[in-house]
Amino acid sequence: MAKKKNTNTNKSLSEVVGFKNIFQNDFINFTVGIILIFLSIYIIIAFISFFSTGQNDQSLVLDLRPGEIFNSNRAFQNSCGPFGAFVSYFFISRCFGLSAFIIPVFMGMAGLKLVRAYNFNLIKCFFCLGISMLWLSITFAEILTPIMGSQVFNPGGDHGQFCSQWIENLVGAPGLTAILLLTAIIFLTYLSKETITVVRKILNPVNSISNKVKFDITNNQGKANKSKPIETLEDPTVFDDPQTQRVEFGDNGEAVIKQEEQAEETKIETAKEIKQAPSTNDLKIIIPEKENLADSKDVSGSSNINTPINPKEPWTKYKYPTLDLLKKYENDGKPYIDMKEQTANKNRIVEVLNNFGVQIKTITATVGPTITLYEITPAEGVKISKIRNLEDDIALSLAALGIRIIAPIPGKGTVGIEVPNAQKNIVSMESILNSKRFQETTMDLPIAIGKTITNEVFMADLTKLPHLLVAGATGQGKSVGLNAIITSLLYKKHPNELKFVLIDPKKVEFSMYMPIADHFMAKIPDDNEDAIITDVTKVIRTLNSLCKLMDYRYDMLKLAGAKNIKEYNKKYVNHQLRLTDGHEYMPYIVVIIDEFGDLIMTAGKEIEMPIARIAQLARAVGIHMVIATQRPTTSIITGNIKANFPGRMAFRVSSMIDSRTILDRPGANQLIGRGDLLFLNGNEPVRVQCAFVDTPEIERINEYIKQQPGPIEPMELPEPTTDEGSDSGKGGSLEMHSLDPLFEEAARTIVLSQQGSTSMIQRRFSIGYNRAGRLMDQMEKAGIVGAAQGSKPREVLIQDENSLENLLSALRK
Ligand SMILES: Nc1ncnc2c1ncn2[C@@H]1O[C@H](COP(=O)(O)OP(=O)(O)OP(=O)(O)O)[C@@H](O)[C@H]1O
Repeated sequence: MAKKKNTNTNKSLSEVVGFKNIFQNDFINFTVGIILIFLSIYIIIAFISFFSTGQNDQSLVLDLRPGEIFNSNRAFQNSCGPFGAFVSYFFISRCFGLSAFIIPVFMGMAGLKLVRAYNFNLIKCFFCLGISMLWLSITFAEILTPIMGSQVFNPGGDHGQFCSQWIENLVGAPGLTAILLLTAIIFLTYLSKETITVVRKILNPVNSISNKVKFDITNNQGKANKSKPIETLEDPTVFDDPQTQRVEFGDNGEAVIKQEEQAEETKIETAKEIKQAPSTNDLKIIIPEKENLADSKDVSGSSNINTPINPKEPWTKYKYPTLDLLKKYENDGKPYIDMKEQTANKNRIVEVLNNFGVQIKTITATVGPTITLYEITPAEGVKISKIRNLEDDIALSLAALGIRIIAPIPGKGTVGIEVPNAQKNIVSMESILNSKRFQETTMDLPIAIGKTITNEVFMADLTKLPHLLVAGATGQGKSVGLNAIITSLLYKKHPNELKFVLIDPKKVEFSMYMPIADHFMAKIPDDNEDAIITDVTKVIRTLNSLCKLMDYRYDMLKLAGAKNIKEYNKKYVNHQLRLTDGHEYMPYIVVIIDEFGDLIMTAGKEIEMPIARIAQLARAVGIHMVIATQRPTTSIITGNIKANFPGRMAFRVSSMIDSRTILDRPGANQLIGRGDLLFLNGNEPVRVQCAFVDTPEIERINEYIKQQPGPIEPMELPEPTTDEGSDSGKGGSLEMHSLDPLFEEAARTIVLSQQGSTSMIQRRFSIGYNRAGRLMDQMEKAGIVGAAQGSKPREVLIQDENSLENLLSALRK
């Protein structure tokens, strides 16, 4: 009971009366709304009718006799009868003149809101329309009175007439006009910031602010309701979204942080520094679209191919490395926006440009993980080369390393100034591999490199490049870059689809990949040493072997009638190739050479020639090269090499000459190091922050792969052709201890089946083509089979098992 009493006493008076809930009732809302709409139409008709009937009705309105209100003899001429005549007379004649039309308009709006046809902000409308009505009433009284002198009412009504006369008496006609204009401008500015631009344009039609600025400001206004205030800018602002940010500086110094292509905008309250910014140049900071994360552990995105031959056989249970093997960083991909820094940089840029007579229209800042790109639209008539020449002056004023000017930005009518951020972010490998772009890529050999200034994942297809040259002074991130390339391939490729040839003269860079040698590496035969090549002579042999493999693959492509490895493999998996012809699935081969400079210094032409040959021809047969050097001099990156390596990845180099050698232009000398790179594949280099992958992460990935089912030895490359003679070794002596351990069994198989087919040996013993080919050569030497006859099986020279056993025992002696 007591409780009940309590709730009763808590009710407000309006609630008790039922007032509060009255407008929550749909029926009442609708009814009142409809009434207001009809009433407003009725009043508008009455007002219009008043213009022609007001004079006649006036005497009746002013001197109404009893009974006349009922209008039985139709004395009132207003279309809306005596009520219309009275309302019109009151509002038009006695109050606001022509501007009284605003009253039924507002009633109509209120009605539309109540019936929920439109959602007006009635309070705002009330004030705006009210002020407009008062202002118009005075203005009409002042301006229209001489024109509409014949009317019975003053165009501004009694209110307008009284106010205009009162003000005019005080300040005179010019004063009244000035007051009216001033109040109009202030009011319109309150309504729309565009007014400022329009006023500026009127005051200075030649050098006014561009339409672009106007558009941006209007947009902000339009979306202002949705904006969410952030309290302070005293400290650097860190945004939770892992993406770059875009902030616009309005003319009033107001900064709006935007996320591109997202409805929501975040509005930052005015900061002192921003207020002091030159009002003629607005700075917008851009938040590009959020990189879509795929959020799945498995990156390969591939399931078993639904074709008659599964290229992943027999390792169909092989599992691709998962993302949890990679490290996540606390501020991974979240750009810091320090508004003080941004505004200060913007002001300095604008100041330097202004000092040198360069006028700009707009300035936009795109904040990336390590670099901010200030995009400038120069005013008409400004020479782009003038801005380009100010590079040093801008760098000086910003007192920062790594400033780069892109004038103009290709495809845009703007000039870009790249300025390093005070606080730099690490771009983790995890954030790249976890992106949809990477996971859903259809590239054949996707190499994830890092993130661009606009925070987009930057990837390239190694098969399209088709070879990559990496350069950078020591400690600038080359090795990390190579590891990022290898890691991204390991996350996408099955051991049957990809083999690496890793060449590491420093001996320490690639040693951590030893655990995956069986799964993912290729090496020359009869070599018990590591699959990772560290010795110069072995490098030469391996490169020659690759040349031989390339020739062999071309033969197989020709035989298969395929133009490239992709077509060939497609035919293979679709059973369009005869296995007896020696066809087998071709994995891509990626040759990665670290410290290429060292190799050229020691072996010169011996290295350069096979590299140039592979670079020229190997694309179609799936052999791709990535070579890295600390010293990008012309003696190392010769014209021959350069011409065949269109893909370039330049980390910071020490001089402009080095930059020209690697990129054919300056730029790499202005990078800031720690993975900051320029990637060139075509016309203009793209600035990218390289993904960071650390040694422990790579070790975890390698251990994971090692545990997976896969090949038990590295893929064998063909025995390289040496000066001493060909690998077939025809005519040489044949000793049992130098024969392949499978020799005897293979010989029996051949004799029993009477088929001298290499591919049969391959299939029967699950060995690679090279080993099977070597076995056949040995059998040829032993006189078991005849000479090779192109793609046809060899002739079997031993007819029965007994003869074979005799021959084998003779060999054993
Ligand atoms: N993408 C990156 N993000 C953050 N830091 C990086 C990045 N790349 C490199 N670094 C930092 O720079 C250091 C040197 O990198 P790295 O070993 O790759 O240089 P390098 O160019 O290979 O040098 P060297 O030629 O002497 O081997 C790394 O230990 C790391 O601290």
